[in-house]
Parts: sequence; C-alpha cells; structure tokens
Amino acid sequence: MNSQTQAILATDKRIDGKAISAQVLSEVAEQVGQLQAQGVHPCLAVVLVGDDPASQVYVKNKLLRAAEVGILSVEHYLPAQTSAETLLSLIETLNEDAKVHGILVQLPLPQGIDEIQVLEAIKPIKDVDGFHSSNVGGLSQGRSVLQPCTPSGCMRLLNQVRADLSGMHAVVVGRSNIVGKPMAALLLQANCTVTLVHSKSRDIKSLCQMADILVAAVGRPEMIKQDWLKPGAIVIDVGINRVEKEGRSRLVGDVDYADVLDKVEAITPVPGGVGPMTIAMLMSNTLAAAQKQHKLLSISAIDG
Ligand SMILES: Nc1nc2c(c(=O)[nH]1)N[C@@H](CN(C=O)c1ccc(C(=O)N[C@@H](CCC(=O)O)C(=O)O)cc1)CN2
Repeated sequence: MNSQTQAILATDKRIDGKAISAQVLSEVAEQVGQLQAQGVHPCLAVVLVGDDPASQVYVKNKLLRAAEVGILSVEHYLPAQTSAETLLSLIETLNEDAKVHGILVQLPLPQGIDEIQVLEAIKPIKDVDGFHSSNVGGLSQGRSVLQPCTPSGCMRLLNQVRADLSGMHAVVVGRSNIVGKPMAALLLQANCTVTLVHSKSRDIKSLCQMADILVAAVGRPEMIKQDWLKPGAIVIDVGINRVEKEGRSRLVGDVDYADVLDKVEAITPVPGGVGPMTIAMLMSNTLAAAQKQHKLLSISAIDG
C-alpha cells in the first residue's frame, strides 16, 4: 500500500470530531438566534478554582466557543485556597440569578474541596455538565435530562458512523463518574449490550476483543493495541495523555492509533476526536437549559 492510499484510508476511517463539533456548534448558533429573537439570551457561568494550566485552557476554549455561538458568559476565577463555603455561596448566587441558565464548575477542584458537595449544590436545571445526582439518576432511567458532555459527544460521534447501534456489543473501559458510567448508560439506552470494564476486571484484553464498539477512557497512553480488537470494531478514544516521544511532547489517546488503524471500521483521533465534542455538547446543553427555563417561566406566567 503506498502512502497516498494509506492517507485516503486513514481519512475514511477517522471520525473527525473537529468537523462534527463544528456542525453541532452551527446548529446551536442557529437555535440561540431563535431564542434571542424571543428576548432570551442564553448565559453560561464558568467557575474555575485554582491555576491548573490544562483547566485554564479548557475554560478559555469554552468561553471562546460560547461567544462564537452567541451564548453570553460570566467568568469566576477563584484562588486555589478558596474555601468550600465561599464556592458554595457563589453557586447559590448563580442558582438564584435568572439571567444565568447554565453553571459549570471546572474539574478537578483543588484538594480539600469536596467535589460531590459542590456539584450537588448546582440546581439540576442549570447543571450543564450533567453531573448532579438528579441528572445522573434521570439518565440511568432514560429520562430527558442534561447529559454529561463527553459521553453525549461520544454518542454523537458513534451515530455519525451508525445511526442504529441496536444489538451491538459495546465495551467501555474505565468507570469514572464523568465518562465511563454515563457512557455505559447512554449505550444501554441506544440498545447496545454493554460491558463496563475496570481495573479489577479479569482478562480485560479478552473482554475488549468482544467489542463491536470500544470506548476507551482509562488515561493510559496507547494501552489498547491491534490484538485487543475484533476486526471491524468502532473505536472511540476518550484518553488525552501527554507523552514525551522522540524528544517532543505530544498528545496520544488510550488506543495506539497507528497500530489499530488497519483493523478498525472507524476510530476517533487524539487530538481532534472526542475533545472538541465535549465543548460543543456543553454549548448544546446550555442552549437546552435556557430553552427549558424560558418554557417554565412562560408556563408560570400563564398560571399567574
Ligand atoms: N466541569 C468539567 N470539568 C472537566 C470536564 C468536563 O466535561 N466538565 N472534562 C475534562 C476537561 N475538558 C473539559 O472541561 C476538556 C478536555 C479536552 C478537550 C479538548 O478539546 N481536547 C483536545 C486537545 C487539547 C489539548 O491540546 O490539550 C482534543 O482532544 O482534541 C476539551 C475539554 C475534565 N474536566
């Protein structure tokens, strides 16, 4: 196979998260315009505690995307020494501010602040990350709630490859609250047979070999190799790992992209796969939150 053919094949198999996220953002921008015409200006509050450099980049990108689609934003930067009480009191103020439709607290929080307590303080209707237990529970019951952005972005990417995932065996590697567990719930809702694999699972490689769909979210650079996969598997790589290679720092996923490419039907690259979808789905959730809050206000106005 010459390098040109290889490049064409690679393009065919690559699930282009950048392009698909641009599509999502353009749909969001159009609907934001419709809401603005009704006098509603969707607004996202972003809270960043501490000075983690990666979090600063993610927050900056979230604010940029919001501006691009016409979503207003308010930023709250708090020092790493901020007490839980101060953070909770800020969330309470944002909960009560009718002009704010979505609240996002960037994770991870500095050590010493109880993440769950903070996430539970956000009003579920403004919880655009979908991390509140009421939204988590609703998701597992198949109710229409705000869903975590990375897993819902992965579903959008999967649906780009197959509109109907019914009956497919999906293996999710990693059981975090923000990716693995909600991902499993969404795949189940799409009628997949779901296996959730974690650090205590036995013979992880054999479990992965059964996957029609493999979602890797473990944070282990290039752990998944060609011999872990069934031929024709669809691979979604959530891992974002910075590694030193040949004297240069670069990002790689949990899947060894070059190694598995020949064997898969489709695969997300890192970077440019799941990452951009996370931010696009955040914009989509902020729009949905604003639409719902506007609808509830209109109903309560009618009811007097
Ligand atoms: N409150 C939240 N905190 C965190 C979330 C989240 O969804 N909500 N997810 C991650 C970080 N994250 C968004 O916050 C995020 C991570 C990565 C990307 C991204 O676009 N990655 C690029 C590569 C970026 C790079 O060069 O470093 C890619 O994969 O192409 C977007 C958002 C944890 N915290």
